[in-house]
Amino acid sequence: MPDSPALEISGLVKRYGGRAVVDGLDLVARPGEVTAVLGPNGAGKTTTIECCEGLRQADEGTVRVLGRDPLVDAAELRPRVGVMLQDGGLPTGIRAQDMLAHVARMYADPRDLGELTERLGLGSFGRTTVRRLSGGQRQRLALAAAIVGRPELVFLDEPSAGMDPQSRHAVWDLVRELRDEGVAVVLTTHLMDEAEDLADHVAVIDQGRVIAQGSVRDLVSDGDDHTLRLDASPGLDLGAALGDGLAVTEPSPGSYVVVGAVGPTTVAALTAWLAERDVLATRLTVGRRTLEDVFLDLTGRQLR
Ligand SMILES: Nc1ncnc2c1ncn2[C@@H]1O[C@H](COP(=O)(O)OP(=O)(O)OP(=O)(O)O)[C@@H](O)[C@H]1O
Repeated sequence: MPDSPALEISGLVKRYGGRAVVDGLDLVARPGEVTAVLGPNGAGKTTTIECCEGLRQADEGTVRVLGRDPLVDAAELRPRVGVMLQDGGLPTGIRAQDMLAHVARMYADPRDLGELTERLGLGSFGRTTVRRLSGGQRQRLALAAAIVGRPELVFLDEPSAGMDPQSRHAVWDLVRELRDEGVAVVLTTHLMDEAEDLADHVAVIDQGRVIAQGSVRDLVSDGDDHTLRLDASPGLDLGAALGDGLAVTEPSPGSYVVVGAVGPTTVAALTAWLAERDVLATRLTVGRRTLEDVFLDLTGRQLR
């Protein structure tokens, strides 16, 4: 069935030493879609993905990868699922180009190596051993290895972490292309712009559970509310300048965020209030909430 999910997780629980780091997690990823899994450090993203890859055994719940059990049907799934691990997971004593050629030989219909090398700029370090590659080069090689076998489902754990902007854009283009070819792409990321740009479906995970999910549009739209950002001198009591229905915070000294029913009168009242006090606003913008705003609202601002 074309519409059946590529990945279906229900009620997943994984415990370490009696502590549930994944705690009743449900998630579905579909073919031809990019599903982004977001969450603070330690939220349980990698553990969840590792259960899907058959690298860890769930304590409770079910995981179905292309309709199969990733532990029981590991051999059948191997050629159909691509995996890019956070630490690369690559053998280190072999030259980059030889490693990729070796991986390609394991598949019936591998991608064209020349094209993949060109797309991900692997040529400049093809003769370097994996151990000597930079972090970003290693990431690109790991991505190439994950997709060279034309997988139906691919897991990318922080695919563009540590990459320069050029590489990041090359990776993003490739991810979009995979999606357009009908591949189900599941990626974890801490980059909100990456999720905003690429994801068809976003799941926010905290403390081992999905606490919000939907399209980026679903998650960021909160009626007609806008966010106003203002930079001026620190410590202003902006609440006094604004009416009810608006919440003001000062996340860093002199940078204010106003959320709620921000409208033309809000901007007028605020600038008049500042002018009366001879305070210059060095920046004032009004826009929709970003995915980062939503993420911080959902998961709080404390460090994990
Ligand atoms: N093998 C293990 N033994 C004990 N605890 C573990 C093990 N693996 C992971 N954990 C713990 O499980 C929790 C979830 O870790 P996980 O790597 O899944 O988080 P994450 O969401 O991927 O985080 P990050 O964004 O930092 O990559 C963390 O508190 C981690 O310390």
